[in-house]
Amino acid sequence: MSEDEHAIEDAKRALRRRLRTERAERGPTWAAERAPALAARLQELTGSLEARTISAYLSTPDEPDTRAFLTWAAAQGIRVLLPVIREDGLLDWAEHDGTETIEATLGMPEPTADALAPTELESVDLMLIPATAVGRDGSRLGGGRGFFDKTIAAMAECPPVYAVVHDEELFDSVPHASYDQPVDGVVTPSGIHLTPRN
Ligand SMILES: Nc1nc2c(c(=O)[nH]1)N(C=O)[C@@H](CNc1ccc(C(=O)N[C@@H](CCC(=O)O)C(=O)O)cc1)CN2
Ligand SMILES: Nc1ncnc2c1ncn2[C@@H]1O[C@H](COP(=O)(O)OP(=O)(O)OP(=O)(O)O)[C@@H](O)[C@H]1O
Repeated sequence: MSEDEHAIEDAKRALRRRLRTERAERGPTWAAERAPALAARLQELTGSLEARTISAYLSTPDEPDTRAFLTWAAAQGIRVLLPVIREDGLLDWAEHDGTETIEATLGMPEPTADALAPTELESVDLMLIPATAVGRDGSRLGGGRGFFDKTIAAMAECPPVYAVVHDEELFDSVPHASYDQPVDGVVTPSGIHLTPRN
């Protein structure tokens, strides 16, 4: 890693730490209060893209809430794929069937359904991904393990990718390196924000 890359990684770590603390301090009630507005935005986006198969994730209590949206998607017959952490640091994908368990090493909620063939992810019409912070320029700061950067970089064909964050986590730009994958848009409770990639 070059000196510049080290500086970027340091800046990312500092911002990630600050925003994680802020999420923990706001707590789950704060996130739950914003859940209906966020679900409405996610429904609007899914509808506008006429997406029938999507990928999303099961939110933790202090992340922007995806549960209300997932309930709506199931009722609409929209197929949802959810990430399952693999031992090798990559992600598998399993169908959202209402089941969930807490993953042992990183404590993330995950479905219990069997993993699908990795190529199934390429069939989605929209990817909704978690983030710690996002820039209006499309830059994204994730959880710090590169799960989504690696997943997106490995896809032969990539559908529109939207990061989901709290309004307080949307900036002009966030520290990013050459291997960070930019997003097409950002969904917050207040709206759908398109980035210059569109
Ligand atoms: N709800 C949800 N599910 C998800 C994600 C997510 O962000 N949210 N992920 C999105 O990627 C994956 C799990 N990602 C994770 C990324 C980092 C850590 C973690 O424990 N990080 C270290 C700090 C790492 C660092 O800053 O260098 C830590 O908190 O101690 C846990 C899970 C897959 N599932
Ligand atoms: N496209 C990639 N291919 C291989 N390794 C990668 C890729 N992107 C990131 N990594 C590795 O993953 C590590 C974490 O990356 P980074 O800090 O960008 O994660 P993040 O964007 O916060 O996390 P995530 O993508 O899981 O939400 C980096 O040290 C990097 O070496």
